[in-house]
Amino acid sequence: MSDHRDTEAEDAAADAEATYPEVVKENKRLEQYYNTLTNLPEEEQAEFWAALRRELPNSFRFCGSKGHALAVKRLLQTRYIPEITRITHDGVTVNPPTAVPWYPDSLAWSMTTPKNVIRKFPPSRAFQKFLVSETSVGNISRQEVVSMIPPLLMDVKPGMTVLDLCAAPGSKAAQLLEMIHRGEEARIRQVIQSFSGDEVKTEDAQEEEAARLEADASDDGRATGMLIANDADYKRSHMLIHQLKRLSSPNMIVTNHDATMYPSLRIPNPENPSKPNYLKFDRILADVPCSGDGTLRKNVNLWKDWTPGNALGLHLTQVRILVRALQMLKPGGRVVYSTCSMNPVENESVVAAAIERCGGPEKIEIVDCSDQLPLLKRKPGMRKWQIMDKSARLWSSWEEVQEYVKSTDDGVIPGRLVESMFPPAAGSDCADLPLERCMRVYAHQQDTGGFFITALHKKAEFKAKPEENRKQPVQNAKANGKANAAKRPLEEEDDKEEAGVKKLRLSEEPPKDEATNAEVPAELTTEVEVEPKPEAVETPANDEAAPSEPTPAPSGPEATDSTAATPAPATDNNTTTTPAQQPPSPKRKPEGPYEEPFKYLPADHPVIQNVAEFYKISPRFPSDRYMVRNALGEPAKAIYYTSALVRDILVLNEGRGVKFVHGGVKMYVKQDAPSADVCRWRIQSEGMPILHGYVGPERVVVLTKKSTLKHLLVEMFPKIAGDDWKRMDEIGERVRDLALGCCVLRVEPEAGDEDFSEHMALPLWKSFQSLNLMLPKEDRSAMLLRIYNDTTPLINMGIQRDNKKAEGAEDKEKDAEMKDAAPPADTDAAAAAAAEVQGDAEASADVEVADAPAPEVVEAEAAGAATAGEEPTA
Ligand SMILES: C[S@@+](CC[C@H](N)C(=O)[O-])C[C@H]1O[C@@H](n2cnc3c(N)ncnc32)[C@H](O)[C@@H]1O
Repeated sequence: MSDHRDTEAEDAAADAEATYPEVVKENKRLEQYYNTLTNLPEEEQAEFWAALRRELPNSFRFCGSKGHALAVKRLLQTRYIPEITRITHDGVTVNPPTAVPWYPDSLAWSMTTPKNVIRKFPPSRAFQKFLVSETSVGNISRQEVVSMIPPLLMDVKPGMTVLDLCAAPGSKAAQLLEMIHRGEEARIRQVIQSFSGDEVKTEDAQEEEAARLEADASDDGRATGMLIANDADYKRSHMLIHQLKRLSSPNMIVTNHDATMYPSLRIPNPENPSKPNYLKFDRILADVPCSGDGTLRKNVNLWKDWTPGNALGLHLTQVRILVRALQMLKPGGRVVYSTCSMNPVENESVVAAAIERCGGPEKIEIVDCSDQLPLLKRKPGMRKWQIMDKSARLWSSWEEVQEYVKSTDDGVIPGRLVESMFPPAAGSDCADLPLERCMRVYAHQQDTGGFFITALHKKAEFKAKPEENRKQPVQNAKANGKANAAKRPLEEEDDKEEAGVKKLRLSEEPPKDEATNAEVPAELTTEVEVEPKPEAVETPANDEAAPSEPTPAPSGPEATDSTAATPAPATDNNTTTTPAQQPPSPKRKPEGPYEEPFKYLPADHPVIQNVAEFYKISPRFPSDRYMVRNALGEPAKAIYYTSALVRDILVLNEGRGVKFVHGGVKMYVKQDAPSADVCRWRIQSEGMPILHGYVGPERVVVLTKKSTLKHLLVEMFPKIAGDDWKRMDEIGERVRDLALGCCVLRVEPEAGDEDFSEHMALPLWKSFQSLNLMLPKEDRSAMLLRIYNDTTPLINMGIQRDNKKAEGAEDKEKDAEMKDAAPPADTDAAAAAAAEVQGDAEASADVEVADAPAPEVVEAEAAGAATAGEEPTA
């Protein structure tokens, strides 16, 4: 799109914005609540409210492997910032983006430049283009600054197993996945050099610990850790896939479960293969659904929608999620609990209640993180707080509530209050919990949103106590004897829920946590253990609206009140801000389509052998981790690759009702070939980083010159027939002599140009007539901008010759891009057009085998992509 059109579109959007009435940023109860309740000194309160009323700065993070992220960041610093700082607007110099001081390696940035300034000046428009382009290819993640904190406190190391329980849309999960892969490229390089007899270069190893082979050595340097990213909402779990797929990780699984009942997962037991072990995690993130009042700066509707009931309705679910997280953790492991709320009822009280249920400070310790991220300004957690009920009355203790109930006639506990919302009682196990170790980040401290983060260390296994809240209805004298008179609405729902759980159990024996064989509270029973089919597992929904007052019948213990049932829009796919996300109702039927099973191929499968032979893949590359997604278990369109642990989990838990929705990196895609000698399986670009080091020299083309790469990027089908190969510069002879089919284009830049210094491996297809770098169009354009600062349109000879066909191809491309599950859209769609006009038989065949996913997958992926696409702009 041209500069002009960009600007026009943005102007139109700005005009549209201008017609909406401004939300009045005032809410008396909210202000009363936080002025009375938080530990903010009085002299900071004015600053705090002023910050909440200001627009939130835009922020973003460079992502992917560290080397790559640093390379992209360098462009911001050397190409864009110097230009932006030259701009003056109304006589004042424009502020360029600045690095977030506490984020490691300065990979996170924030900027306050107003939109109208960005639109007005070419240097900032160019920067905007760069941001959009790099975001589209996954090198930049727009993420709220405070949302980046929780993963940094998890202390994730390569080799660890990590669970993100409430992960969608996935910005934190992406950070966690990067941590699991940290140093991997350098480690693999060392291993490959060592077995090829080359001298092992040590500069990576000196650079950081994770790059040393010892950091994760057991699989020839490949990452052995794993991330499971989960979300209870089916559609949002697909947003997760969209976000995480860009990292091309074979070490990641996406699941779709209610975190309060997350199933125990089987893993192999080498000592006794017939008796499986159960997976316990090294690290778990519980970034739970919350009222989101820390996001007032972004979700301005919260100013009018905030009520104290929003938070009260979420407290029990938050406790249950945290208890389940602590159960699934290894002793010695760490759970990070976080919310984008400032309300103690969702924060300190949840932490204290969960610790209490998990055996107290003997078993669970609050980690002192005061020496972590020293440049991050924060306030300590609170040890004392009051609770505001739905009618805005403030309560200091549970005793006070009980007294009130006893002394009034109606016997009804003031709206939604339960004991665990209050600070731990004096004399209880948890009375002296060092809750000040929790972290509170307020908006005015560093011009951010508000956030709460706590790291918990599991000292030893425990048997979780049942939920006290449901067992102790407070009754006044009159109500005594009438069993349900003083029941909170929530309890009634709990009972219903419990009944539902019981129905699913095979026997009346107390439920056990399979991993520890310990009894677990009813609400933590892993229903899937008794469910024969994935479809039968009740899938949570997050959109169930609770009936409005005065009928106090929320849809479940998690339900928020009627106002919270209209959550402020979840407009940021990169933040945790999903205010009042409604947790699932167990009554709901499963959402979403049937998921194709994951079937692993035997290492001696003819297709695997054919691929290994054609690409001369080293026997050091594992051949027992290839998988397809269809019930027959035969390669049809695509072959995926996973790590060994992901394979073991997908295989051992098949048929147990675990809702796996994604796993594996697409490694090969089926392709019609011009002759029997040519392998029908081309390497997919996302599998390239994993595989290329093991491909034999017969199928590798090495490129060192910047100009040659530009030629391949700009021209989509450069001709090589006849004497045309000579136009391909340094690689001309090599490609002339190369046998037809797919190969690895290994880019090893010659020294001396910082913009062209990154090593890459890309799939290149050689046909009779032409070459084709098999990359999606947006990747080509992003590379052209990044390496050459060039925005020239791509050249497609076929399309130039036949505009009509090209238009059709463009439409197909757009469709394919939306689907995301399809192979490089550009390659196949444009190849179709080109092939038709060029008579390029094998390229046209390429289209015939276009990997159209099953319709339901397409829809779901498209939904994910579309939803994610609506989300934040810089
Ligand atoms: C605050 S958002 C998470 C943001 C995410 N961690 C990120 O950084 O992008 C909370 C998420 O929890 C999900 N959720 C709500 N109730 C849940 C439950 N009981 N179990 C699992 N996920 C739940 C919501 O669908 C929502 O996506």
